Amino acid sequence: MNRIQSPVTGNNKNAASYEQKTVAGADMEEVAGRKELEAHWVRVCDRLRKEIGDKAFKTWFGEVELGKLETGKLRLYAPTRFVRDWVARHYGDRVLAYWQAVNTTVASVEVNLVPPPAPRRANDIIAMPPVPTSPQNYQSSALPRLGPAIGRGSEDAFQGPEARYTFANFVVGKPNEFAYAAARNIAEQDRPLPERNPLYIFGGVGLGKTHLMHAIWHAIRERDPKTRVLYLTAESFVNRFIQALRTKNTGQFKELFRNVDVLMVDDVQFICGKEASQDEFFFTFNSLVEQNKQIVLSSEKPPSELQDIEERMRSRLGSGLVADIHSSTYELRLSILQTKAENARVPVPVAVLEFLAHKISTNIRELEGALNRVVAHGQLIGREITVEMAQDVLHDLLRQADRKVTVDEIQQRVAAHYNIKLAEMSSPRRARSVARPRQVAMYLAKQLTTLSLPQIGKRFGNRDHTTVMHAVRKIEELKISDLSIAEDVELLKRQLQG
Ligand SMILES: Nc1ncnc2c1ncn2[C@@H]1O[C@H](COP(=O)(O)OP(=O)(O)OP(=O)(O)O)[C@@H](O)[C@H]1O
Repeated sequence: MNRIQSPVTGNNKNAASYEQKTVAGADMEEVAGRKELEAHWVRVCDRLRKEIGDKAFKTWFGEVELGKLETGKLRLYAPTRFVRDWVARHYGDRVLAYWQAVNTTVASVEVNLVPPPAPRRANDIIAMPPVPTSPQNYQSSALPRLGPAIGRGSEDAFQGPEARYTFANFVVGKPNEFAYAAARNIAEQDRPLPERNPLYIFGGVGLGKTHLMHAIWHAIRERDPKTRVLYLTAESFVNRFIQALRTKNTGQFKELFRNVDVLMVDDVQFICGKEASQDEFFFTFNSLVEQNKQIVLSSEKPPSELQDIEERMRSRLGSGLVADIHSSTYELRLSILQTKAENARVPVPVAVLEFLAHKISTNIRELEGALNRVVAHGQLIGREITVEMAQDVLHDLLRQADRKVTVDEIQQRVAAHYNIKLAEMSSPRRARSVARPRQVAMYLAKQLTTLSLPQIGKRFGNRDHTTVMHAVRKIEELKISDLSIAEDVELLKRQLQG
């Protein structure tokens, strides 16, 4: 674990549960000591908040948790490496000084990363043979099984895929028709076609990638229940690989993954930047393709936009059929809502569905959640479902949906951050001191608004879309090579979205 001498603070109410357990089991004296420490923490936080302002405090300390004080060393826990490093670098001395002002026994402050949560396992492996206790075991488990707790105890338990994620329940419209057709084609063919292997589905958050993956799973198994289909998230792949390394079981790991008929990996972008796992994935991939086994992948980005990935891997990922799901249209959203309301057998007035389809355009998951909330209110409280009622029930969500970041806000915020004139955002000057902030602003405009590159270019002194594209690429590169740019971008993003 990486350690830093000095900084931080955070959110007292959430004081790390892993340590609270220790406190719960301790004697009264210890409990009193803990209470006192928490009170000190509150004072440190108050002072910090006053000193650096509410916004910065929330950004950097909002999720930092109080740990223990042992032999003069006070531990704090940061949620991410980035926050940990930022806090250490920018606030380290201050945090230590404030602590020492309220508690003279504190000699140093150490910030650690919150331990990662236990790997998710229960839901992400579907129809896969149990992790074998021996190679023979695996050979003998010819058929993948659905059902709870098979394999080595509950750790390897798996459940079936989401039953409702079928092709029949997938509403097809312009934004997803190609991905849908590609998915159906893969599910229906007897043998993988090299030009369609792998099938790589990509699209933004909550637009139906996982739904399509599960639908493929159902369709394949319906057609031939003997087919060994293995579905898992890339995160689970990485976790399993790390565990195999730890327990020196990589042989079993390889065998397991290379003996399936269809391998489906969700959210492959998770594998980016994880070199060893990437290598292993690459070898698994090659081995399956050589055996003419089908691979299906999903990701938030196309292969060309994945960061921190080896070129050989990138070209492998994009070597088959790449199908994207575009942002939803109003018509598709309305159609999805109508289907879901019908399936739920709840009469929802068309005006309400139209209202939701208009207002909630971010992703289908949110749209679905909104409809569920409205319907639940109608059913549980007996309120008539109307547009006013939906507005009332969903006021938090709607406020968020209305909160769109504008290019003006981005330009103002970035100019203030770099201490340059707002007019420089549109000026033709190319000096680094103004060009770089301008590029950061263009990058943020691309990230935080739905404007196209030409539209963004127009707002920055009528620049060409290729200039915006160059700016976006440049900042993406710098975010990797230059920590201070990465920090600036992260801070600005948080402030703008705050
Ligand atoms: N075209 C569609 N028809 C019906 N339901 C849909 C459609 N698209 C998405 N959904 C529903 O929206 C929800 C989110 O979809 P899903 O989990 O597949 O998104 P995702 O793209 O995998 O998101 P993430 O990037 O977060 O993994 C699911 O409940 C899914 O059933």
